[in-house]
Amino acid sequence: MPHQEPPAPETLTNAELFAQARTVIPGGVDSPVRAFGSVGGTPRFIASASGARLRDAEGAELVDLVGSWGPALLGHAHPQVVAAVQEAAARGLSFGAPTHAETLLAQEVRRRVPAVERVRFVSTGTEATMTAVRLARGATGRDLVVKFAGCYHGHSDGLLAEAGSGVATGGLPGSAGVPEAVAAQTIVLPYNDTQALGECFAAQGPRIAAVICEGAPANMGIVPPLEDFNAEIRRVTAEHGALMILDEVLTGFRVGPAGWWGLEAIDGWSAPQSGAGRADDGAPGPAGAPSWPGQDWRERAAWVPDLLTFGKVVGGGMPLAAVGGRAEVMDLLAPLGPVYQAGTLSGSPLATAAGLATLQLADDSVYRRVEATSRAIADVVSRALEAQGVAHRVQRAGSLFSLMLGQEAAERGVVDYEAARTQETWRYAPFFHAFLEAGVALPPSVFEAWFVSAAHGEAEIEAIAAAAPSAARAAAQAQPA
Ligand SMILES: Cc1ncc(COP(=O)(O)O)c(C=O)c1O
Ligand SMILES: NCC(=O)CCC(=O)O
Repeated sequence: MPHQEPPAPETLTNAELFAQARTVIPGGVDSPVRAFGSVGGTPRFIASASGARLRDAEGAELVDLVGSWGPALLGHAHPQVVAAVQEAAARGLSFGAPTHAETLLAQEVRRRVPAVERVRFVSTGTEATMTAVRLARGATGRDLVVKFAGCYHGHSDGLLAEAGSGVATGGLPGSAGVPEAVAAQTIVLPYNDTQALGECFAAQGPRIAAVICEGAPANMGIVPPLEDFNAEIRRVTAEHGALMILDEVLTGFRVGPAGWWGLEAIDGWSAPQSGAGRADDGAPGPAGAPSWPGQDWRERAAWVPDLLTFGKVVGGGMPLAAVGGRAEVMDLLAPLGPVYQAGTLSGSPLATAAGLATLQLADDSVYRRVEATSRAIADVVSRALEAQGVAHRVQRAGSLFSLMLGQEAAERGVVDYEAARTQETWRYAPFFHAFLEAGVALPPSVFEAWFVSAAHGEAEIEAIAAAAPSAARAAAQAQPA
């Protein structure tokens, strides 16, 4: 039989590409959140992306509200970021030796988040949180780690229990393959529950190495911390000699120049307490733009975590993440200290170049624009739902937002995973697909944040506004399974 080349991917439909992928890749995807598991249907295979738009394999253009799950703060393929990566690539892809650019990126991270006295770059958010937990155990000589139900910190064994993101989307309690002995080292508490936190420390304080929390949870939908919840985590951990790990993989450098920590601990952002209302909007500083910590940050900061983790925006769309924090803890890392951590591609020159270019471009005007656009988008969607009588609430953490569906969620607001799970999740799939049909790609799960970029503008808001009525109608007509 004559040898036949397979057809070029562009000649195949999304469905054909998905079918082909499933024969060689489990579920056809390299990360389960891409599989449309809870919304059903065929994921779009992406051929290219630019600014706020994706182009799929069939040539359809989509307004993108996933933004690579967070990194694309400036929009896709920003010319200056692409040029920085191309220049770095021409000098060599990786060396397994230090480069000056890593120091420059570390300095930029510290300039923005001065609580980061030292930072180490890794390749994924999962590695960053895994390293932070190991550091906390090494620093305290204790084993237990406290996490909150509905928070997602990547897929390391100890942090998958009652995790958000794809674990929540799949309705899973955690993951198979995690040894019982490892799972036993993790305590899961309800989010925003100061009393549970206090009781946990009263019972087990001397055995707890760390509490890990998302700056503002964004993996069970957006569930902002109630006033003083983060400060309380700081207070209790300090009292008991445990570390506070603030996971800013998703929020870092996205909700403001200094991430969630800057917004809340420096600018004094606080979530409105529960109560009826269409858009549950907490606002950042009076000018509407989050500020930089400044020289006097120690006096200004309401609380300071021991360790912070970053990912997504810090790598500008390339595989790069970071763990940072107090020098005396960070210096426990090898080669200075006894806590081992390593990586062949850590601090990749290409990823470092993308991250540095992204952070250099992400100035106040970028944050102001993303904030304003995200409010406009949430508003048009919310109005459309309201017009169709779909009870809902927009929950917001800075420029990140998501919808909580149903009367209960609308009236009381969602403050923990239990409430996030019991919203009317079944309204989301038809809503999502109506938007997709109209050329707008929402996150394919009600539990994920909507990501807006600086490349989103009037044209995208109009496209979303045009699609919103039919999507809202689909949500209104949805029936529970
Ligand atoms: C808060 C948080 N932490 C950690 C992670 C894990 O990052 P990664 O997917 O790069 O491993 C994520 C992302 O998905 C996240 O949202
Ligand atoms: N908010 C959840 C994620 O960003 C997860 C991305 C992935 O696991 O592919």
